[in-house]
Amino acid sequence: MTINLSDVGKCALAADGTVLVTGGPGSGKTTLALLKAQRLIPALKPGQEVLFLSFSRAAVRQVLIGCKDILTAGERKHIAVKTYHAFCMEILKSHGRLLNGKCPTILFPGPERLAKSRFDGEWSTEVQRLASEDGLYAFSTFAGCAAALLVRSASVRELISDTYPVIILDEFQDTDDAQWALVKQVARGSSLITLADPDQRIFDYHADIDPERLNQFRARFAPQEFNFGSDNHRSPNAGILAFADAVMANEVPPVTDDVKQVRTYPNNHEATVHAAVIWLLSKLRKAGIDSPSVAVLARSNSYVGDISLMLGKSHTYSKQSCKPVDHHVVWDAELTAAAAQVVASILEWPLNDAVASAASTLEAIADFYEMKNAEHPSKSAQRDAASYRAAATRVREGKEPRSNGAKAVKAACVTGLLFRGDSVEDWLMARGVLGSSDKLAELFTAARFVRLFRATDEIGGRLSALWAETGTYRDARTVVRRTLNLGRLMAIETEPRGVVLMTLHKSKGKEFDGVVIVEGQYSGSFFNDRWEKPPFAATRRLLRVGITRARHRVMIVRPNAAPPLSGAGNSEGAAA
Ligand SMILES: Nc1ncnc2c1ncn2[C@@H]1O[C@H](COP(=O)(O)OP(=O)(O)OP(=O)(O)O)[C@@H](O)[C@H]1O
Repeated sequence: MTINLSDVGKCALAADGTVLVTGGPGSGKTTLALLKAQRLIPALKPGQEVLFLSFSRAAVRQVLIGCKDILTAGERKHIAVKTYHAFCMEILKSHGRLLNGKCPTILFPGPERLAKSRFDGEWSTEVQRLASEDGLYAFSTFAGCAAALLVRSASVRELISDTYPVIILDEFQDTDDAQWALVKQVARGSSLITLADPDQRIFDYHADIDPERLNQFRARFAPQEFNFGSDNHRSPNAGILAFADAVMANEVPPVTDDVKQVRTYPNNHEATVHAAVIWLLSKLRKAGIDSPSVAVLARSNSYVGDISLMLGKSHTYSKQSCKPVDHHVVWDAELTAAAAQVVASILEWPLNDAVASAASTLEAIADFYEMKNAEHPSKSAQRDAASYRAAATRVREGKEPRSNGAKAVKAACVTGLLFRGDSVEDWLMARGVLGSSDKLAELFTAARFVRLFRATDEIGGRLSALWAETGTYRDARTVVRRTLNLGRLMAIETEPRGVVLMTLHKSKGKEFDGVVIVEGQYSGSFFNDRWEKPPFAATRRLLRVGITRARHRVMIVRPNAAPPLSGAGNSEGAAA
């Protein structure tokens, strides 16, 4: 790969000490940081590494791809790319005992979400108590506790800085208060290479992500600063960045072949989304990219699930038939695991009477909504969790449940299911119960994504073994839980290719040949004045992040009734 550095880039590369590199999407900040790492690696002492800190595993993966392009295999041994969570977990596991004398243990996100939704009180206070009194660290406490440890132990701080004399901080604009406290500690002995784009700030709805973070960094460290401005190496010949900048500034976007906007009507929305993906793939192939990567991005997780259903069906668009498109979905693993527990509970139905069976499935459904509420707190998730929990109690008391979803579960249970020992067919039959009522559609969608764990064969094998042993699916829930935990770890290591669906938020830091951004007709709308005031600055930054993930082409599919993306007519026409 040929890297051409601008004059500013050359100065940034040559600069010693703490630096701040700013610039727009694709301006080459990450690449520059890796080039700086390459320059510094020969001076490292044995055992030392350059540390690259990022926020998500997806971002780490993208950086590792960049490492392969720029660094030799030998050089790559001297760079550690980690999430803040992984870095802090290492510090706490190795030295956490110094904080309170307790052997440190980790409260993983799944169990934490459930514990949180069941806890009657202020959870943020409780997790602090668990950390300080019990040595049990939830992910949200990692950075704060690791920072506290470094404040109190000069030896640990020196050890860290000795191991990592240079630390690269990615996406610094999204650093929260606890991570900032940690950065201030490690900076006492290590030099920092800090990368940021204030306009890619998309998590600032979190109260502890301060829009002033970059200025705080400047005030504290007086770094040498380099601004790559609107350099654009990701899509250098494309109007993508200009279009994205116009959307962000709420100005009329330039006309460019690289960004195509398509409007849909209710009767052709699904077919248009499907055709857009196929069209983009074919355009990219015609442009000489043999196996193009295409991201399909939407505003909400549930709408991502809907798009997956659309791409899984056949459609006819302009008299052309569109076959199902094979795709990956970056999905919420905890929700899928909770939905799989519901299906597994149905597999256990023949082992108990109808009352106990229906009640246990209704409880598993309540757990699913508790998990959902813990992930994205909402009144509807809380209401559903309470309603299914109450339905389980009513059924146990011999009463009829009140909601239609619970009634559908109870009715299916009373009718009964006849499993035959073919674990795949039996799984589908059990899952089919969730497809029997509109009220259970969300669960049904989440359960479909079990295959994303790449664990379906494993689950099938283990369920078959259970059947062979007992002629039943006794303990199906335990088997499924254990298998999914394993599958979840494995899935993290695999980089999706081809068509991949995810939320706009999850696309941050990633790069694809093409991007399709879809606005839903009834959900996943871009501009909604119920939770954001015109001119929708946060949504505009988010759309800019999504649009600029593309190297070559972008398609934006929106309902006909939606207001223009930007420019005159946007602010007054907020979508419902
Ligand atoms: N100086 C350069 N010469 C050629 N290609 C480059 C250069 N800098 C970056 N690139 C390429 O441009 C793309 C984007 O670069 P990079 O990821 O470093 O940008 P970024 O500023 O970190 O982007 P973002 O903020 O959007 O994540 C990558 O594919 C990278 O390989």
